[in-house]
Amino acid sequence: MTPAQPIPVTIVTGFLGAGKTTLLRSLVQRRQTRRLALLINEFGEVTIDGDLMRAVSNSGDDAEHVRIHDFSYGLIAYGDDERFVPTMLALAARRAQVDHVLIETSGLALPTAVMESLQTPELAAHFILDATLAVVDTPLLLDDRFAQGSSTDNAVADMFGRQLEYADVVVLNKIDDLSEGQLLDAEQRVRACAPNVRFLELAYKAQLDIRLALGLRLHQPTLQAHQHTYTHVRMPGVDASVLADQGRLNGHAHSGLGAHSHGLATHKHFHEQDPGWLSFTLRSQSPQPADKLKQAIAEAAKSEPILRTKGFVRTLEGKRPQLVQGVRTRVTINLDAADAANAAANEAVETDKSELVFIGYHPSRSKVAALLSELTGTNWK
Ligand SMILES: Nc1nc2c(ncn2[C@@H]2O[C@H](COP(=O)(O)OP(=O)(O)OP(=O)(O)O)[C@@H](O)[C@H]2O)c(=O)[nH]1
Repeated sequence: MTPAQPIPVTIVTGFLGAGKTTLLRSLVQRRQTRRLALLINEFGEVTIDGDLMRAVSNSGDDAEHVRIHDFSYGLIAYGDDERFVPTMLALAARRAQVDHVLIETSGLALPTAVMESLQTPELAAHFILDATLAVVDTPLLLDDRFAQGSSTDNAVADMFGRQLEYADVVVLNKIDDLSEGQLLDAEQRVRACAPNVRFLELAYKAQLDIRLALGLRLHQPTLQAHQHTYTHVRMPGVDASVLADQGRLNGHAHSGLGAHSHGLATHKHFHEQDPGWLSFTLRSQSPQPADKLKQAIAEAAKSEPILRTKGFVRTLEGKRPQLVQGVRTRVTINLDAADAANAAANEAVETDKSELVFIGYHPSRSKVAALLSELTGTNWK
């Protein structure tokens, strides 16, 4: 009997709030006939990303064709997680129903633990790394928010740099309002910290052509560096115009490297070395004034080293729970169709409770709780 072809695995990495989950949701929607399995890892005790993903994939035949596995609080990467290998082996046992596995690492994880795990004989018999994609919040990159500076800046810059260091593909995301000049500037900055990147791709509103994301086969043993397909960076949209200066923004690095081989001595858990990264959850039993809460979260991110906020809240205005997304001081509170489906399915929000997860570098839980309580006039703890 011919052995089954290994299942390709794409790892999606990127700093907190870069847009990994949004990008995956868009890939799920554009997957056509591909049968996907998704492993979602988040840094917080409330699973939000997995629920959001379920909301887009639970319609029609999608539920059968898209399988989602959540790995919530405490898992920085999959390397040491006792559920990771069994989950992968269970997928391998269902080989006939899985065309591609997508793994989203948490915003504070390095992709190396997964890469190493895929190289162990147990998993290498069934899986092959297709590519590692690093998603970048481009406006923050251009605003020097991943540069060295304070201790928080340094921790962020280190994490950002290490995630890019192992990327085959860097996806410049959140570029909706950026000019071509800014994109070229962003490219130069990426190249400075990701010398091995093979492709640089543009995602408008976290939408990436699925052919630029899956099936890249960058780690096939026989593949040489110069055999890969040369892909022009296209501006997605109605006319899909091609960027003028293709020569500079094509992501084609003549590094001379063959398929990357990642040693087994690379870092697994970034914050084993840096325990300053913390997350905590705050809850309120009172309906929330949405505008004041939005302002309060932004204030908290200014006065405390909070880099990410997410959760669901009951607002005074809306009957249904609203999704809160904060990346530093940029905060949105809203409910779209997919989120509504999620909200209905989410046990945590069936009560009147509001629940927010905060992630930061040495943040003070009590100060954030006090600030939210003061600015919203409700009790948060
Ligand atoms: N304007 C704009 N916003 C985006 C884009 N992509 C993502 N966002 C927003 O950025 C926020 C974070 O997106 P996520 O997809 O949750 O980011 P993530 O990388 O999964 O975040 P973590 O799970 O914290 O690591 C959300 O509010 C998204 O709606 C984009 O291309 N443009």
